[in-house]
Amino acid sequence: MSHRTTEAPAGSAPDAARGLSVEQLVVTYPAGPGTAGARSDRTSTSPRTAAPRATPARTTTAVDRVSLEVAPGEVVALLGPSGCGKSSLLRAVAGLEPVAGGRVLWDGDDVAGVPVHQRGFGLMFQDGQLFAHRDVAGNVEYGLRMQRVPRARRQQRVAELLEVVGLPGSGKRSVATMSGGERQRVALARALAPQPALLLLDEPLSALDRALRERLAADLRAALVATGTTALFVTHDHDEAFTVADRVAVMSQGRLLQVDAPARLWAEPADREVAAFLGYQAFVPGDDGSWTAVGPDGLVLADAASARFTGTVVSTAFRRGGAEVVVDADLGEGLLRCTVRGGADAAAGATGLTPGDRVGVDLALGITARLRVTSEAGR
Ligand SMILES: Nc1ncnc2c1ncn2[C@@H]1O[C@H](COP(=O)(O)OP(=O)(O)OP(=O)(O)O)[C@@H](O)[C@H]1O
Repeated sequence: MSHRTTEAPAGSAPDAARGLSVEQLVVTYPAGPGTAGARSDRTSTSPRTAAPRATPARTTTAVDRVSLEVAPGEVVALLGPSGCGKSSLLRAVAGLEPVAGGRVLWDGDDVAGVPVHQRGFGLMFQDGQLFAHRDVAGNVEYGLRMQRVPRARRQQRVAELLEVVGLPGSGKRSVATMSGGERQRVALARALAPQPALLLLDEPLSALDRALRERLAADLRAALVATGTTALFVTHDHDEAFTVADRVAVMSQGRLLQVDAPARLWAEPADREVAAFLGYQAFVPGDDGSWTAVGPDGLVLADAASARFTGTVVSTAFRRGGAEVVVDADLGEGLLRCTVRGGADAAAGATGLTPGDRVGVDLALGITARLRVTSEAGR
């Protein structure tokens, strides 16, 4: 796991503290109806509670001692299942949620006392929250108007940003007539216009359909890189995180499990929880106590007589340009339902298999990962 250290060692480059540093951050909520499934603890005080409470209160710990750095110009994705605390962490960085413990630093300075609008951070949400009565240019230049940027400069900046987000020349369009994807492009241009020190994006693409999301994720990455924007991006979609971010921080139940570049995260998930969340479908135990994590395309049909494993066919389908066979097989930890790609010559529907058939299953090299953790703790 390549967590960056949050404290600059003595004598290190002056740049070491630049960008965002989140240190041991804790965010809690009073537990109440609707927090089922969250981690609840009985505590009588929190570090920022001035007066001790007379009776112990139940609290939900949404973010649990998370440390994370985002370097200038870097895009980091916070990735995790619903309710793991991603938005709470983002909102605490923005100043929209009180911090119950730990610190948020920008360029080395604690931002605790700095109000939301003075942090210099930009925000973009799932619903771009555009001004319906303004045209595209009116929306994009909004932050610049607030900063009293002269008109000519505003117009120039709006034109530049509409180019960056793939809507050149559309300044006069009414946002009311735009598609969801176009609206999010406008929202992105608006968020980028004032050149925020840090852009915080909370599931900005999740309201869009899958194909559009994939296209926009690539465009979002391009826009952030083109503008050199430092960004923290929340998503529950690993493909989206991998497309948009330089590094991906995987969260579960308020904790940070692993922070790594996408390729490294995929090749070396720190443990089974991370691997399972990334989409690895099975874990094959090795002789030395480690596991091989099997990716979504990590199993292939093979000759039952010579294959490493055997299984029973449950169903077959034609998906993603080839035959896909659902098989019940024991890969070393008991019977497991897994998806197996047809072999090289198993064209669509040509596997000739029917439910109940016995088949051989082998690992497909290159789409498996060796889990580094070799103890029970890695499970
Ligand atoms: N205002 C609130 N009051 C009480 N509990 C809250 C509040 N906001 C969030 N929580 C709880 O804190 C935990 C983390 O929520 P959070 O919204 O940060 O997760 P998330 O990973 O962003 O989820 P999602 O992807 O569904 O938005 C959840 O258990 C949630 O129920």
